[in-house]
Amino acid sequence: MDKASSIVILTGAGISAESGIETFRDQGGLWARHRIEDVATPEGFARNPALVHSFYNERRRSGLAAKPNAAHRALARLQKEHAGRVILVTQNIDNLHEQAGSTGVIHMHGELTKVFCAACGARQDQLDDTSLKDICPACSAVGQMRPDIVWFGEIPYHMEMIQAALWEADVFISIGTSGAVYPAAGFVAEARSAGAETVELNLEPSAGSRFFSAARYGPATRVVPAFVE
Ligand SMILES: CC(C)NC(=O)[C@H](Cc1c[nH]c2ccccc12)NC(=O)[C@H](CCCC/N=C(/NCCC(=O)O)S[C@H]1O[C@H](COP(=O)(O)OP(=O)(O)OC[C@H]2O[C@@H](n3cnc4c(N)ncnc43)[C@H](O)[C@@H]2O)[C@@H](O)[C@H]1O)NC(=O)OCc1ccccc1
Repeated sequence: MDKASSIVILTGAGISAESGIETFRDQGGLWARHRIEDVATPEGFARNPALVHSFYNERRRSGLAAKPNAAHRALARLQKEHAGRVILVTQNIDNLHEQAGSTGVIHMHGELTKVFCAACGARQDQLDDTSLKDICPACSAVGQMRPDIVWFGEIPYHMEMIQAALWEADVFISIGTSGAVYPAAGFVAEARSAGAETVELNLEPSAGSRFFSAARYGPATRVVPAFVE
């Protein structure tokens, strides 16, 4: 890694699991108790916004109560040691990377601590619960404030910046993700076709494990510090 001029890291729910934040597809995970169609699609929000507000209010509360773990801290150290050469892309909507000291984190699926108005697009920080009574500070629309989260069928954020980083990458490292959701699941193939070394750090092989030239399996708090040190 020392020789690498550009390292791109993609993280998923698995890196925050040992901080007490549920994953989606593991045993008893979020999608075992909630229907994606109801809580993580624009159609679900249109149909029953109160249900979506309560789903993300619950996640915001547990997200804000969580603390970063050894894997988040190891990546923050790696960023400092390789100043300007590590690009950290996350599918996670928690802010544990930032709490661990990482900077310039690219939240491609949005953030729990932000909301925006579906009527005028105005964005604002949000630390406490949201509800249908919320009024947009910019256009005064009522009930249009929604979690700043990329739902299924919506275009992820910062795709140009991410694509450019993948094409420049010498090393692409994927941590704690099942490789079940696109376009994130396609990043390894893009990085590989651009000539990057590709490494998977995960509890078990993911859906895209065949694309990786190296892998270490085990809990993130063990395999990530061991790999970056
Ligand atoms: C189900 C899937 C097939 N569907 C999709 O992929 C869809 C449709 C689609 C698009 N292209 C396709 C191509 C083929 C098929 C389908 C599609 N994609 C979309 O709709 C996307 C939008 C998808 C975003 C949806 N929002 C999320 N999250 C925010 C919400 C929220 O958080 O509530 S997705 C959500 O699930 C995804 C996968 O979750 P993971 O993070 O991987 O978590 P998971 O539970 O699945 O796995 C955990 C992993 O960790 C491991 N683990 C567990 N514990 C530990 C541990 N302790 N240590 C280490 N590892 C651990 C486990 O072993 C496991 O492997 C993440 O992205 C996550 O953010 N939008 C889009 O495509 O727009 C167009 C477009 C695209 C590109 C350019 C222009 C336009």
